[in-house]
Amino acid sequence: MSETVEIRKGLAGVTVDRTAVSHVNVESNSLLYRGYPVQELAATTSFEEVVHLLWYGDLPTAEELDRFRAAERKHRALDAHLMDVIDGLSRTAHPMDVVRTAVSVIGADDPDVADQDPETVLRKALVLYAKLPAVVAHVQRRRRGLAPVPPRDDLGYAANFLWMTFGDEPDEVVRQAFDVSMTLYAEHSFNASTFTARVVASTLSDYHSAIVAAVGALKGSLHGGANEAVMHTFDEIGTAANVVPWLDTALADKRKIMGFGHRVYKRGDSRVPTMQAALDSLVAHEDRPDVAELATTLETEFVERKGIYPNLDYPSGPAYHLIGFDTELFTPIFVASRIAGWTAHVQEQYADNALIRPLSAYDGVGERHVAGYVPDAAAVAAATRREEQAG
Ligand SMILES: CC(=O)SCCNC(=O)CCNC(=O)[C@H](O)C(C)(C)COP(=O)(O)OP(=O)(O)OC[C@H]1O[C@@H](n2cnc3c(N)ncnc32)[C@H](O)[C@@H]1OP(=O)(O)O
Ligand SMILES: O=C([O-])CC(=O)C(=O)O
Repeated sequence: MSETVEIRKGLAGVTVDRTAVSHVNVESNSLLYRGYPVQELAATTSFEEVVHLLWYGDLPTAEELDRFRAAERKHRALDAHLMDVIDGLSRTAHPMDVVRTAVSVIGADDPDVADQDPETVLRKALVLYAKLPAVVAHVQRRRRGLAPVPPRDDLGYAANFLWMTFGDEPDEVVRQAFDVSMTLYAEHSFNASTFTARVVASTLSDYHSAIVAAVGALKGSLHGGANEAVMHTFDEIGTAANVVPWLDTALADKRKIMGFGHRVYKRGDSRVPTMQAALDSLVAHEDRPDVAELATTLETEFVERKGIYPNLDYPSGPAYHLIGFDTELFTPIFVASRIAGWTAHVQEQYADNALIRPLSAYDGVGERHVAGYVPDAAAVAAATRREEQAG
């Protein structure tokens, strides 16, 4: 039994709603956050300013930025209950599972139930935005058997994130590259995780449930998990000299090469040149030309053979590696950034909501009956009516 309706697998090419948060323009290969080109934001503003822009619709004035920064600093530390839950999880749990659990715990500990109120959403979002760096840093240190490093109020968001992770104040090159990556990851219209958050919000479920679901969607290797997968690929290949034979085998085996391709951009991801420049600065700073050589060789070979270009995860993976994060921490960093975009979309969904519930075309077996079942007259009449309606 199969119905003849047009199916758009993966909702490819389907426009499901409007958004004022960001604009991915494939024609001009550009990405605007609330109207500002992301490259300009990466060059001139901090991640904190970008978060303010996405949540309040505009870049902050100096005074607004001071207030926003002070509010974030107030919530940086993890409370004892959350630390206990994290420390109760297996040390080998995937960091994305730990982050997903942490968001859930923060949500369960939050007494406010006026979920769709814009002020409530922003209050909850601020806490998550402020605490996620400490969660990521603690998970990274715990994996290495190291004690947590408390946050520092005198450091900005990016510097404090790296301080809590490594226990050192980062060099400016490293801080800047990390801050740029956070800005580039912050928002990207109706990607799979954002859409997931909007689906959950559309049922009038709460903010934290929407974010927990979004974390789950981001984890997959076709989406945010690709930055981790890129590094696993690099580890598998080893050196630039191995790229060609590795790629021959991978393509013969019909493997997807992680960090390449995009559902929307078909001529290259608008964010890649900016992240590539950040990666180049890290390569020079860490004196790791081998990483650049491997990345460039794989990119050149793959683009030449398939005409498929790198996405943001391709330069971000090796950049986070050079900063010193374990590979499994790359997607949790993406979460810490994308909380900005998810929040803006949940706000937008609540503000003009319609339950998201698409249709499906049934192609299973036709109607059949349980052996021994004797239908009563009403059931027979209902079945007859159904058949007549189906024609
Ligand atoms: C931040 C982000 O989330 S960016 C995306 C991160 N994800 C990745 O890097 C994972 C690798 N990339 C992919 O799997 C895909 O390019 C996606 C999922 C991102 C986009 O995919 P879609 O728009 O659905 O395109 P689809 O997967 O159908 O690919 C079209 C064709 O290109 C091929 N292709 C696309 N990407 C790749 C890739 N990375 N490696 C090999 N082949 C690829 C497909 O196999 C397919 O070939 P076919 O037509 O011969 O079957
Ligand atoms: O837009 C997408 O499909 C994936 C992506 O690049 C992102 O979420 O940053």
